[in-house]
Amino acid sequence: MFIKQLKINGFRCFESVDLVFNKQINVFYGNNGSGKTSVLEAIYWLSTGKSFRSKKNKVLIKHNQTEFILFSTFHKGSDTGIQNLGAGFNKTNQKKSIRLNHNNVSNQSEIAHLIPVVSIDPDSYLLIDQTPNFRRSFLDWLVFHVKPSYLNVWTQTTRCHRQLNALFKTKQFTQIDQWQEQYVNFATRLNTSRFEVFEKLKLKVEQKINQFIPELDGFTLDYHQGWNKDLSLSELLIKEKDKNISYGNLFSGVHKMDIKCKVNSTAAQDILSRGQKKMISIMFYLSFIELLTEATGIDPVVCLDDFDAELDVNKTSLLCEFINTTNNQIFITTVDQHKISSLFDDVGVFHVKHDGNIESISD
Ligand SMILES: Nc1ncnc2c1ncn2[C@@H]1O[C@H](COP(=O)(O)OP(=O)(O)OP(=O)(O)O)[C@@H](O)[C@H]1O
Repeated sequence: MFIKQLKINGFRCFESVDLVFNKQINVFYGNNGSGKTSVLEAIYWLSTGKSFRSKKNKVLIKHNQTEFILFSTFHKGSDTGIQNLGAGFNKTNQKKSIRLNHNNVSNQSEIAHLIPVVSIDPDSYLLIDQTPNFRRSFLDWLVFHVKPSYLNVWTQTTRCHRQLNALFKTKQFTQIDQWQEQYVNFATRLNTSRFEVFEKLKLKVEQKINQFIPELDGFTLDYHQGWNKDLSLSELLIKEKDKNISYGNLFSGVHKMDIKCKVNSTAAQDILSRGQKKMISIMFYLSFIELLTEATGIDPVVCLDDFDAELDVNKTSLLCEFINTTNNQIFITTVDQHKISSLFDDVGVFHVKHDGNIESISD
């Protein structure tokens, strides 16, 4: 699928811009603070109804305006007709509106499914340095897509976990065994699903690291399930029952799962350079996208913010070569137009200016 046109009105620093995109690669360049990330943010918002850098929709509205409106036309496949999507947010009534092919839509997930967007932004580049919670969410996000039954298993596990915490806190011993039994049932399934998808991800990430960072010796990726791997979940709950009751919550379990990245047995975050961490994080996201496409047939739109910062010329050109071969429509921001756009065969280039205008250089 690809987005053909995007009109942005009253969003961040943009009063009104109208952009026609390249089917494959689109590069936005401009000075700091000119609005490059805001274009990616608008694309992401259209798909998900939220920003990747702020929880509040009202901050996205241009100063002194009451609403923003985004309008796009897109093709689902090369042989299908053009569709249109309009969406916006109004400060006065705090409401979002979505119209797909001129019909109101109330369910955002319908749009996220129709125009899937993966954002690889400065937070994503810190995957190695981020908290276990961030890496857990990253893997869960992939498992949700690859295994449709996962949502239910995840919801049930979370429900049992909350219930157990409440029972531990209030010391209602009579119900604990019954809820532990349910927790073990769902959490074991959740752990199995995560591990299966992790193994596929690991294979792809390792292949990509060999291809793009061959000089990085001794890098390993391990699945830490959240408790001692020699114990089953039932054994764990028996062993830690007193601890759980005294802490008033479940001490170990699937909520402590993490992906451990090491270089020769030392935590990768302690020894790798920023550029190396960024490269590895990009490998994770590119592998994620491949697995998503293999499992669902979906080619998401990919937003790569501040793509080349901290990457040397060699790494940047290797990644661009790879991006050239994918079927995804890619949006890239950079402060250095020349470093990037010459590396692509077929590319739309846009100059984002400080006055809120965006000039298409490819015209
Ligand atoms: N609600 C808003 N109304 C008006 N201007 C805004 C609003 N929110 C942010 N801005 C401004 O919009 C500009 C765009 O910021 P953005 O982060 O998109 O720039 P950028 O080109 O990606 O910068 P960098 O290269 O530093 O990452 C900034 O100057 C910011 O101050």
